[in-house]
Amino acid sequence: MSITSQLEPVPSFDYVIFGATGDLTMRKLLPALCRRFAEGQIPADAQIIGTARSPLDDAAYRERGLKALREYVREDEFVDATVERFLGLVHYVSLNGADAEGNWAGLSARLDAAGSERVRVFYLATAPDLYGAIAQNINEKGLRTEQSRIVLEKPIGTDLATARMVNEGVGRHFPENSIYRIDHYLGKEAVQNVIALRFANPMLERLWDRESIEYVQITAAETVGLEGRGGYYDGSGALRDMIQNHLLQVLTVVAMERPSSLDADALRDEKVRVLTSLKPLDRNNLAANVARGQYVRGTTRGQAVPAYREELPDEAPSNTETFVALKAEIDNPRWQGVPFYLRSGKRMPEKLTEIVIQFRAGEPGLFGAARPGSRLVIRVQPNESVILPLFVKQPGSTFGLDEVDALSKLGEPGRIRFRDSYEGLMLDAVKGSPALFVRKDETEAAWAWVTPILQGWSEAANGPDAYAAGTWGPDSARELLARAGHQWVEDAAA
Ligand SMILES: NC(=O)C1=CN([C@@H]2O[C@H](COP(=O)(O)OP(=O)(O)OC[C@H]3O[C@@H](n4cnc5c(N)ncnc54)[C@H](OP(=O)(O)O)[C@@H]3O)[C@@H](O)[C@H]2O)C=CC1
Ligand SMILES: O=C1O[C@H](COP(=O)(O)O)[C@@H](O)[C@H](O)[C@H]1O
Repeated sequence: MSITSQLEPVPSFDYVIFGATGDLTMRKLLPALCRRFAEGQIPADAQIIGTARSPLDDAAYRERGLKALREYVREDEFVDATVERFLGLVHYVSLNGADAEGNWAGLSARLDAAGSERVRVFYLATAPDLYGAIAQNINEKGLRTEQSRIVLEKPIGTDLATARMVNEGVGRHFPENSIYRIDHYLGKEAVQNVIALRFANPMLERLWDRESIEYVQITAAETVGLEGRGGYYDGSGALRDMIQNHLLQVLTVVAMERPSSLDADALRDEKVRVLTSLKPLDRNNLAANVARGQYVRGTTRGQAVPAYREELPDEAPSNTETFVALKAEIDNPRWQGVPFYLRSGKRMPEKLTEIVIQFRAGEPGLFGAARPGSRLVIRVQPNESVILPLFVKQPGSTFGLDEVDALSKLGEPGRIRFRDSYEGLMLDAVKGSPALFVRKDETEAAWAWVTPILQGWSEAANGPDAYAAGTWGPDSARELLARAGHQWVEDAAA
C-alpha cells in the first residue's frame, strides 16, 4: 500500500459522523470532505450523514454546513455551485449515539437506502467516553458491515488505564484492523515527508544515527490560547493534548528503523518499537528532564492577551500546563545518548511546527577551526519546507566560505495543492489505508510513557512555571537544554 497516492477517485461510500454539530465537524471535517468533492475524488452518490442529539432535519443541517463552509473553506476555493452539489450529499439523523433506544432506525434506513455493499465509515467526533457505547450500538443495531471502518478522534483516554478502556470498549465491537485512530499530524505532508527524506536519500539514511546526529528538536508552537475550549483543555493540558499524540508520533517517524515496507503494519511495528524504547521519565528524574509552564498576561502579535487563568470560564486557579518541554532518550543502538527535545506550547510568539536535526560538529581542518555541525530543518508549518545549510566557496575569494541554504519549498506553486491534514486521512479511511493511523499498541505505548510524568506532576510540590504570553516558555525550558550545552533553535539564532 502506498502512502503517497491520495487523489485517485474512491468508490462510493457512506460517511457517518457522530458529533456532527460540533466544532471539529464544522471547522475541519465538512470542509475537508467538501474540498475533496470539489477535486473530483468523491463520487456524486456518496452520502455524508451527520448525527448528533440536536433535533435538526436535512435542510437545517445543510444550512449550518453552508455557514461553516463559508467560514472555513478559503474564498478562492469556495465555488457556490460545487458547494451546493456537495451539500446535496449531506444528510442529518438526530440520534443519541450512546442510547440503545435512540433513533437507530432512522440511521439504518438512510444507510440501507444505499445498500450494505458500500464502504461505511463511522467517524466518532464526540467526547471519547461515548466511543464504547456508540461502537456497541452501531454493531448491535446491525449497521457494521464487512466494509465498515470506525475512526476515533483523539484523545483516546486521559492516561494508560482510560486509554485501555476506550480501546477495549470499541474493540469488543470492531476488529482492530477496522479501527482507525486519527492523529492529524500524521496527515501533514511534511511529517510524511520525513519518511521519504530518510529512506529515499541514501546520503541521509547513512547519517541518521548517534554517530552523526547530536540532538533532535521537535517544536509545535501555537500563538492561540484557549479558543473557547477551556472546559476540555483545563482537564487535559499540553502533555496530553499535544505531546502524548502529535509530538510522539512525529518522534516515531524521525527515529524509527527502516520498515520492511510501507505497509501499515510494517510502519507501525517500527513506530511501536521506538515508543517502547523510550527511557522512562518519572518522579525520580522529572526535574532534570521535563519543564512545564503556564502563560500569564503578555503580548502576542502586538496584542495584549490575558493570562491562562483569566481565559478559563470561572477564572479558577489551575495547575494545568499550557507548555511542556522535555528531553526524551531512546534506549537502542541507533540513538543511545542522543537527546530528543520535544516542546509544545500555547501563546508562543509564532505558529510554528518544526523538526530540527542537529548534526555533529566537524574537526578542525582545511578551512581552519572546527565547523559547526549542519542543521537540517523540516518545517511542518507554516511554509512547509526542508532546509539544509551548506558551506560553499565564497565567490571571488580564494577559499573563503559562505553558508547557503539548500532549500526545498514543499508547497511551491506548481506542486500539488497543500491539503489540510484531515482531507487525506478521511479519505484513507474510505480506501482502507490505515498506514497513517495509530494502532492500539502505539496509543497504549505512548500513554505508558506519558502516564508516569502525569503521576510525578500530581505529587510535585510545585505547579507549572509562569511564562509571559508571547514568549518561548519559561526559563526552565532553556535550562533543560543548557545543562547539556544545547540551545533551542530560536535562542541560538538570536
Ligand atoms: N475541536 C477541535 O479542534 C478538536 C476536537 N477533537 C476531539 O473531537 C471530539 C469532538 O470535539 P468538538 O467538536 O470540539 O466538540 P463539541 O463539544 O463542539 O461537539 C461535540 C459533538 O458531540 C455531539 N454529541 C454529544 N453527545 C452526543 C451523543 N450522546 N450522541 C451523539 N452526539 C453527541 C454534540 O452534539 P449534540 O449536543 O447535538 O448531541 C456535538 O455535535 C472531542 O473528542 C475532541 O477532543 C480533537 C482534535 C481537535
Ligand atoms: O489536536 C490539537 O491540535 C491543535 C494544533 O493543531 P495544528 O494542526 O494547528 O498544529 C491544537 O490547537 C489543539 O489544542 C489540539 O487539541
